[in-house]
Amino acid sequence: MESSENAGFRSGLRPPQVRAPISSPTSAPTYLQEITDSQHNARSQPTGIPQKRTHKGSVSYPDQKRKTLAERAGEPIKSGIPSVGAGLPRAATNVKGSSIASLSTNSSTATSRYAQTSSFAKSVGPGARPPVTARAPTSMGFAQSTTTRPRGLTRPRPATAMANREIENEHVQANQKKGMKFSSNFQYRPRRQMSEEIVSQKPVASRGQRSRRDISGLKRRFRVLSLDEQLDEHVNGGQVVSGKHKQPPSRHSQSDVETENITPSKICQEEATRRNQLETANSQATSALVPTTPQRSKTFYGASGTMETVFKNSRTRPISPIKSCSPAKPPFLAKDSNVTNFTGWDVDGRLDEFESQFKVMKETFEGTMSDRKVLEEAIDLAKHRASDLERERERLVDQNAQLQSQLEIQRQENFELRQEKQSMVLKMEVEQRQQKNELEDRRREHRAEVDEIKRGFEGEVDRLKREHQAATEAMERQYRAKLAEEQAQKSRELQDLRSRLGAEQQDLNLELLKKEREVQEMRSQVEALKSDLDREQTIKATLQQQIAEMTATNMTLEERMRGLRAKIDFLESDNKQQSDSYARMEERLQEALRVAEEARQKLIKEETERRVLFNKYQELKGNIRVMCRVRPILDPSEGEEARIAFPDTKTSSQIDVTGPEEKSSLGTISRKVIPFEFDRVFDPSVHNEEVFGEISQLVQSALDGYNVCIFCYGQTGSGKTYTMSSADGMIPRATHMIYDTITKLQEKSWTYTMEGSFVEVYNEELHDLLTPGRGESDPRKKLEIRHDDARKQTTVVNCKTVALDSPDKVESMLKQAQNNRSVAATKANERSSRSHSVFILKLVGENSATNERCEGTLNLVDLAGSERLKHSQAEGDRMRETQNINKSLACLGDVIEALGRGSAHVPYRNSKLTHLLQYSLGGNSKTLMFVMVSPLEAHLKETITSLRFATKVHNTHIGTAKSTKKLRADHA
Ligand SMILES: Nc1ncnc2c1ncn2[C@@H]1O[C@H](COP(=O)(O)OP(=O)(O)OP(=O)(O)O)[C@@H](O)[C@H]1O
Repeated sequence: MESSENAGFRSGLRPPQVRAPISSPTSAPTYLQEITDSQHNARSQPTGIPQKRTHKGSVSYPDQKRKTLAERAGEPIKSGIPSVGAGLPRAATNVKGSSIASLSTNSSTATSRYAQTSSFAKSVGPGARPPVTARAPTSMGFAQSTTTRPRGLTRPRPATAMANREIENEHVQANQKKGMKFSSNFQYRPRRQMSEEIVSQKPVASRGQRSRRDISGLKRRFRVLSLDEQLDEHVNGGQVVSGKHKQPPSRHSQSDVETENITPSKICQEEATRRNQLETANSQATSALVPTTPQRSKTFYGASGTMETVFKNSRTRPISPIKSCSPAKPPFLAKDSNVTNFTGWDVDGRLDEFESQFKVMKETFEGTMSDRKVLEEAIDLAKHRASDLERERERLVDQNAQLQSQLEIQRQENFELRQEKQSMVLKMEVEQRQQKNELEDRRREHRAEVDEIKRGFEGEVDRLKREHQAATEAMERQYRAKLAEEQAQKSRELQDLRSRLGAEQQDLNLELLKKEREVQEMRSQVEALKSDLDREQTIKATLQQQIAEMTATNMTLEERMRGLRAKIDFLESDNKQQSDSYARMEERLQEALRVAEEARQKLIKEETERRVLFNKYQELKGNIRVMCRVRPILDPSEGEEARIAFPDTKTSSQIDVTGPEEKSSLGTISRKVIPFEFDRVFDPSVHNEEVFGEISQLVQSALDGYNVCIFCYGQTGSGKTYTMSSADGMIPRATHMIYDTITKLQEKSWTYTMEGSFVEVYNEELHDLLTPGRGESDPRKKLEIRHDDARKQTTVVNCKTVALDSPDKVESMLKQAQNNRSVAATKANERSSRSHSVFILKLVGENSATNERCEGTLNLVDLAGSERLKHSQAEGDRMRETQNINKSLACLGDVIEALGRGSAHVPYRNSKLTHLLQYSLGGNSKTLMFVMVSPLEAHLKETITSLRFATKVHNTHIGTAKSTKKLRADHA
């Protein structure tokens, strides 16, 4: 059918309607839309896929597996690099309008291509050329493309062939820079592009103008296009491209992959594209044939000769379009065509048309020739490139061979090394086995040696054991014998000891019995003495009564004597009667005087016996006695009262002090009651008078020739000074008592002299309180202690002694001493005495009737405060005072303890106080200690300390005191 339609054209040119019928204005929107869609489809490929060639002259390859150099080296050059023969058809294909992208697109893009083709076919039919990506900028197409395509995705088609070539060169160079390899660098400008260039140089006719020309120029256009088709043959090197043989011969020379990708639809598409381009050019050319353009007709006639030749040639071979690609054929102008508005045959117009066509053809031919030259140059370049690549391949083959040989050598070496390694491993295994065997042998040997040594040692151990056992047994026997011997000896000794101990025990028992008897005797003696004392006291009372009676009798006698004298006077007047009466009265008087003398003598004797008995009683009671006195609370502001009780109201010898709070292990707080027992306890209500009543016997002992020491011990402010030196204290009372006693004793022929001195021990130095500062101003007047061992008396050299012959003198002396006494303020007691004051009263009595003489000393000592150093918070001089006070008190305790132990050495000299009181403490002395107690809770600890010290003194037994009463030497 198609062949018959084309048979009328000798040139083989396809009728214009086959290419691309001029679209009617009504179909334009659809057409433009299809172009846009197809372009979108073509551009919808992934960006990763390299863009196929878009410019003519550059070659692209289908996507295929990239091959190594080695692989390529083994391939024929034509498979990777297009040969000259292969490149040309390919170029020809491109010339015909089919882009390499459409030809070489792999199967992955087949769908889009199919869609592109099919969509296009819907609008223009199969064989119609799809719109070119960079189409000439017609007003319509440009406007459409700018609205549907993104800018920059395509570059505008160059206006000239030269420009096109430059762009291609740039493109190739850019690809080479990116490492992309192109099989050829030849630059080829296809004829189609040139025709487009021509078209682009001409003013584009509007769609309306073309529609007017369609009918009048259909035949002429057909012929022009036939000529154009013939030109393709020149360009393609003589290869005929016709509708019947649409498959280009170059396809057979392409690689298998490319061949497979080229489908009839693609060919149709390419052909349609080519035709579309040519149709545009021809339409432009045809427009010149319109009779209204006389200028073009003139030009056409000028070239008619040449044109004719070409025209003839163009008719030699008719070209028929591919049947499947043919669009709907428009009706040809025939004699029976019923065409309205058809203009008649215009020869001039035709000549002009031919002329212009000829010009175009000429230009096209020239362009084609130049393209051919370029292609030939490209072929040459490709050949050179191929030869270069061949050489490169050969070099690579050689290199490959070298590498192969090196690889072989390496393999060989590797194999040898492996062999060597295996041999080494085998060798090592053998050595290891040998070493293991050797080690086993050594172990066996070592075990055998160890066993042998063990056996040897065991034998040796057995031997040593036996020897040791034998030696042990021998030693055991020896020691047993010795032990038996020693046991026998010890038993004998034990027996002796037992017998001796039995004897000693017997002796001791006897002695104990004897002592018990003695104690019994002593007790009975005490009882007897007590009874004697009672008896004596009774006798004394009786005697006193007798004396009173005798005094009364004496009075009576005196009365009678006065009566008798009166009688004598009366008798003198009556001589004889009076003389007799006087003589009787004188006898009675003498008798009365005799009885009175006898009574007096008896009284004196009884008094002497009483003293002896009293002193014996005192000695039995002990020479050191302790009495406790608790002072009252002076003011409620002094503080809380301590819990002090006096449970024994009968004997008044006990005091119970509730101690401070103690926390037990269970956390309970309790307070212990600490009981103390002394010779006498004075509660706060007791006055000095009652206290003195207890000590008056000791004062009497001093009068009897004993050394008596009464001292007050206790903390500061506990009442020592009050007890000892206050106005009604012990010192004044003692002196008053002594005076009274001395006066009374005068009746008994006793005359006493009394001397007093008052000294102070301050910081271990003696000071005379009656002459203060004398020793300090004159060292020669310093007080010194002298002891008279024979008299058992102590004298303080350079100390003022005051003869106390009247009670007033004692009082003045005490005042003076009190003023001179060192009193220093401390935080504990502002009036605290920081020294020990000692009032020394020497009593010397002589009995003119009995020629007896006694010398006694009464020491009344007011000790310094015994508060603790920490509590007093003393500093500097006060601290030194306190240290010396504590030292002297400690020495006093040591002396008493030594006396209690009966120690041969009593440390009197350790302090000035004890040194001064040497003969008043122990030995031939009687000692009374007052422990003074503060009633305040705040002073509780000091109270307990003082009471414990006093208890210690109380438990001390000092030997029997002896009176110094002796007969005077002149009467002895
Ligand atoms: N039994 C008492 N009855 C009334 N007042 C007392 C009694 N005992 C002490 N005082 C008063 O307590 C105060 C302190 O007594 P005192 O000065 O005798 O204490 P002290 O122990 O001698 O002190 P220091 O060691 O400082 O000499 C004095 O004011 C005294 O009058």
